[in-house]
Amino acid sequence: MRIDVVSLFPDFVRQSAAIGVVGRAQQRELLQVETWNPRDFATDNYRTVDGRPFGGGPGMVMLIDPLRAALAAIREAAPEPVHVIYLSPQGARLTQKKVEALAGMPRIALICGRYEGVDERLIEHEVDEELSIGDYVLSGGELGAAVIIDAVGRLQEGALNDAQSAQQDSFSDGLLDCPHYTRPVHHDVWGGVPEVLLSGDHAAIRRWRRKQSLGRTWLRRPDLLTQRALDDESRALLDEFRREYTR
Ligand SMILES: Nc1nonc1C(=O)NCc1ccc(Cl)cc1
Repeated sequence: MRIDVVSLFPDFVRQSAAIGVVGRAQQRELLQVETWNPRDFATDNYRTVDGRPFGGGPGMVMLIDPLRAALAAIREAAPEPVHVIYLSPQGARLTQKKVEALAGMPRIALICGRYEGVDERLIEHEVDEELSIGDYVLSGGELGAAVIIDAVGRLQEGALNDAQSAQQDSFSDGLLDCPHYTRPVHHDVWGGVPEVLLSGDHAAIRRWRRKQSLGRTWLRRPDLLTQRALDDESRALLDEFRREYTR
């Protein structure tokens, strides 16, 4: 999969995509991340990328043409069609379901805005969808781009090792993850570890972990439970958790 990013801070995007799982996915050529700086597509001597807002008001707005020229160069750089995404708080909330859809595309382009915004005509005519990583205001779209690159990059076939894909599965089945423990068995300040994890009874351990995921989701994110049907075994485990919890 190829991801092209339009940003005034290409180093930030490139460096964040060069580490860890995503960096390794790039080395394995499972993923290609390219960055494009709109300033390189500005045609005036001052390499202008922003303009005063019509209607007045504080701040600046990103100009259409440098962004449009960068997108044209992106389309030209490879034959596959490009799905163009603009990162902003005005976008639809990013979910794992959306990440999985993006991860199956051959190419996406991520436009990172700065200043007060981007000329709406660029969004209207060049952007396929606007996405937000959350209801808070950042200084630019780059952190949103880094989030999408990471979430999409780790889903590329061969990017994750067994442990990482197990962790991915526990989240992407729509439930919160269960608690995890490691040595010491008994911590002198914070006590012991749930007995079942020391029992070697792998069926019981699996059951306990599933019950904890269901219980935690019910306690912390009940909204996630309404979005998915539970099979009979999960329903029974959650009922057990709830009975024990309210005791
Ligand atoms: N929340 C978010 N999810 O994705 N992006 C954001 C965000 O706050 N961007 C800030 C931003 C976006 C565009 C421009 Cl022009 C300026 C600043």
